[in-house]
Amino acid sequence: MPKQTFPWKKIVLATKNKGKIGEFSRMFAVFDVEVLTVADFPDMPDVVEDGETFEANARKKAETIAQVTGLPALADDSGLEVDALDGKPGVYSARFAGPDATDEENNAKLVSLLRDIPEDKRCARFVSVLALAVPQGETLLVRGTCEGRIVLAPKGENGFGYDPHFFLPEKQRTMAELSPEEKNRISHRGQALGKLEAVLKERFV
Ligand SMILES: O=c1nc[nH]c2c1ncn2[C@H]1C[C@H](O)[C@@H](COP(=O)(O)OP(=O)(O)OP(=O)(O)O)O1
Ligand SMILES: [Mg+2]
Repeated sequence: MPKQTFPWKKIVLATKNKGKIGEFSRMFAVFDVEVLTVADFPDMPDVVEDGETFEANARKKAETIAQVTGLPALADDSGLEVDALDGKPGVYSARFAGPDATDEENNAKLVSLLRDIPEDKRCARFVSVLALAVPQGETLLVRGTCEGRIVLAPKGENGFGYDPHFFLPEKQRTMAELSPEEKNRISHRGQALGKLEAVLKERFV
């Protein structure tokens, strides 16, 4: 199948998260664009995620990497919002259990806080904000969400992060039980990329 045209020849993924890189690589395979990551460049600066919103952090990550590489850069700032926890962990999702927390530690903290809350009160959503920064021009921001609820017992081996605890009522499976294609079709990140694609089409075709 011929690949869809893309406004640039190359794009850099401004993320160090292997799960995100895998998902984006699959999503970008339909486009005629070479996908690089920060690992392809020596001495990339570490970007401090000190924003109070997904938008601020995504913008900072994308603009820093676009500046340093001279290439269009796509960043994702994402996380989990749990209603019963007043939207936590939110922008702090990666650091929920501490500054260098692993996915396992974050998941253990999530489960411990929700243990006494009945399952029908554990509504949550994944949020992904994508920022596309181009060396000259304004940064594009889009947001995608995916609704579900948190289950205490982890299930599934796919995905990353909070996926084994994120249950999708329509699928009757956790996000970690979906194939990579299925996850991309419904996920917050997939939704956000769809919006970005629509904005790019409007601008460049
Ligand atoms: O699809 C997902 N499935 C499960 N968990 C997810 C997902 N998407 C984000 N998450 C969680 C993982 C991490 O705890 C936080 C993202 O934090 P976030 O700062 O955006 O990413 P990160 O530090 O891992 O990589 P980077 O900043 O280099 O892109 O939300
Ligand atoms: Mg991060």
